[in-house]
This record gives sequence, structure tokens and C-alpha cells, in this order.
Amino acid sequence: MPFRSGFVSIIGRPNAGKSTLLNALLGQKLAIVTHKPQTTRTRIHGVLEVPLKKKAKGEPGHPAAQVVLVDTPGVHKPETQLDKRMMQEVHDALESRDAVLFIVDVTHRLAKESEGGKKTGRMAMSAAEDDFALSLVKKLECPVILVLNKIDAVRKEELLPLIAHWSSLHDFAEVVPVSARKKEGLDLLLEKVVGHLKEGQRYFPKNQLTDQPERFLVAELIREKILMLTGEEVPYATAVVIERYEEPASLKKMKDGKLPVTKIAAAIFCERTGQKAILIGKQGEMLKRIGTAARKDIEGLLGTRVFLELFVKVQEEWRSSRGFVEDLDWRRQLEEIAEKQMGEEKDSE
Ligand SMILES: Nc1nc2c(ncn2[C@@H]2O[C@H](COP(=O)(O)OP(=O)(O)OP(=O)(O)O)[C@@H](O)[C@H]2O)c(=O)[nH]1
Repeated sequence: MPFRSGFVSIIGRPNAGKSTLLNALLGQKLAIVTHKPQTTRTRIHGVLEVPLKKKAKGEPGHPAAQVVLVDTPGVHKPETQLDKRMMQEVHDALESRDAVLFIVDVTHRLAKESEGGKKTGRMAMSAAEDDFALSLVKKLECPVILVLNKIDAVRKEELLPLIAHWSSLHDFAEVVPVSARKKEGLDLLLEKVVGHLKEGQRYFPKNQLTDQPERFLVAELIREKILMLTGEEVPYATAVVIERYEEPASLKKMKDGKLPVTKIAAAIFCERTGQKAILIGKQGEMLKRIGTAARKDIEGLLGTRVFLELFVKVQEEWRSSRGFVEDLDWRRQLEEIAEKQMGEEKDSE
């Protein structure tokens, strides 16, 4: 059977479980996951190799494929420049896709019939957000697979009406219930995805997991710890920028048997001095906790020891500053690094 390949975007409302699904499918943590909505700010590409599945009794099988999964920020109505940028990432991810996974959280329950099917308060708001996300999906020409996520959190008898409800809203190419957290239903989902891909070559080399360079994954890991360790308002007002990133010359163990060291310095931007005080904490205690937790994860990611320095900086109202938000884009930062390196090489000639 000829090889297949394609770009598949995962879209859905904030907190639907997009990043959890991406990580579960890849079998590796690529996108940061927290219980807070709007964790993901940018598009992340995860490259997944799906092996050939031979025909078996009652099962059609499928050819081997490379699926480039694109995780996106949650679909929401933009208020700040950062929101606008995040939604632009969603629109970009929807352009010329081979297939789209539209993921919904089944625990966002439907209005009960006993309530006359009426949606009130939070439920009405939630329904409006669903409608908005659905309106984007309806414009697409590629196959859209409906992924009903978090089935582990609803009772079996609740599932059928949910499937019926969601399936009736659009002509979905497939409907697949899954639990991204418990890794249930993922084989079937992959089978359906590959079924909708066209014949084609790999877009990325076989062992490349992502197109996002490690220094940006590192920034995300630091941001994840901030999201996890600080309270309500602070996380959304922070951005992490890697200011220094020095990789060891070799990944081999050193003479004393220790792993080599990657030296990293990162700036945590927030919007107000009050937030800075929270991020630093009493006698620097919070910043230390963030640093220690992040360092452990970064060491796991890089396979080296890590020397991590964190600085907190105030950039008032950065979320509303177009220039600042655009500078945060890792693709742009990458271009700047490349330009700088080219300049340095020229200077040394
Ligand atoms: N019970 C249950 N919880 C899940 C499942 N998948 C994700 N979650 C939880 O839902 C929350 C949001 O998950 P994320 O993967 O960050 O969601 P997201 O859609 O990427 O969120 P944003 O980045 O904010 O758009 C986390 O607390 C997850 O642990 C699932 O299958 N079952």
C-alpha cells in the first residue's frame, strides 16, 4: 500500500483537551497541559509516524503514514492583541489542511429535558463558545473528524445522546469518542485520520518529533510551571523569552561521569509590579520553585544537566502591544537568531 501523509489540525475551545490529545497521540509531552484555559498560545507541529496496519478479519487496515498534527490555541473571541495573535494562529492552522480534528469536551453537558432544554448562565455561555468554534469548522472544505473527548468523565448512558447531539450539528466525516487522558479510542482515531489522508511522501524526516526548536519548548515548560504554581491573574499576564541558550559541545558524559550542562537564561515578563512580586515570592521562594520544577522537566527533555537562570521583568500591558506580541512568536525569534548568527559569521570573516 502506498505511503500517505498530511497536515491535520486539532481545533476546539479552550480546555477541550487539544494538547493532551497531541501528547497522547505522540506518546511524548510536546505541548504543555494545565487545567487553565488558553494554555496554548501558538501552533505546535507534532510529527507522528503511523505504522502499516494489515488487513485483518473485519478490519480494513491502512497503509503507513506520516501525520503532521497541528495543535492550536483554543478558539475564543479575541479581546487583547495576544488573543488576536492566538486566533490568527488558529486561522493559519486551518488553511490548506488535509483533515481537521474538531475536539469537544463531552463534560460540557447539554441542558436537561427537565429544564425544558433551556440553557442558562454558564451553560448558555458555553453553548455560545461551541457555536463560535463550530462556525469556523463549517467553513472548511477538508474532512472534519469530530472527536468527543473526556468520555472517561461521563456515564456510559450519557454518551449516546451526546454523540447524537454533536453529530447532528454538522456533516462530520467521522465521529470518534476518546479519552485523551486515559488514551482510549486513539487507535480508532488514527485509523480514521489515515483513512482521510492522500498518498504522499514524508514532510519531515522520520525521527523528527516537531519543527519547534528545543529552546522554545524550554520556554513553554517554564511557562507551564508558572501556570501551575501561581494564582488566578498572574499566569495570563506572563510570557517567557529565552535570552541565552548555550548547548554543550557534546552530549557525551564528562570525565567525572556527569552529564554535560546546558546553560539557559530566561526572562519572565509580566504586566505589573504586583505580579512581579508574586512571581518572585517571599525571599525569592516562588521563583525558586518555578525554576526547580522547570529545570527537572528541561533536563528530561534535553538529556543534559541544566543551569537555569530566571529573571522577572515588567512590561506594562504587553498583551495589548502588537509589537511585543509579535516578537514573542517563536518563528520570528528564530529568524532573528538566524540573522544575528549570519551577521556574526560575516564579522568574523
Ligand atoms: N477527564 C479528562 N480530562 C481531560 C482529558 N483530556 C484533557 N483533560 C484535561 O482537560 C484540561 C485541559 O486540557 P488541555 O489539553 O490543556 O486542553 P487544551 O484544549 O489544549 O487547552 P488550551 O491550551 O487552553 O486551549 C487538563 O486539565 C487536562 O488534564 C480526558 O480525556 N479526560
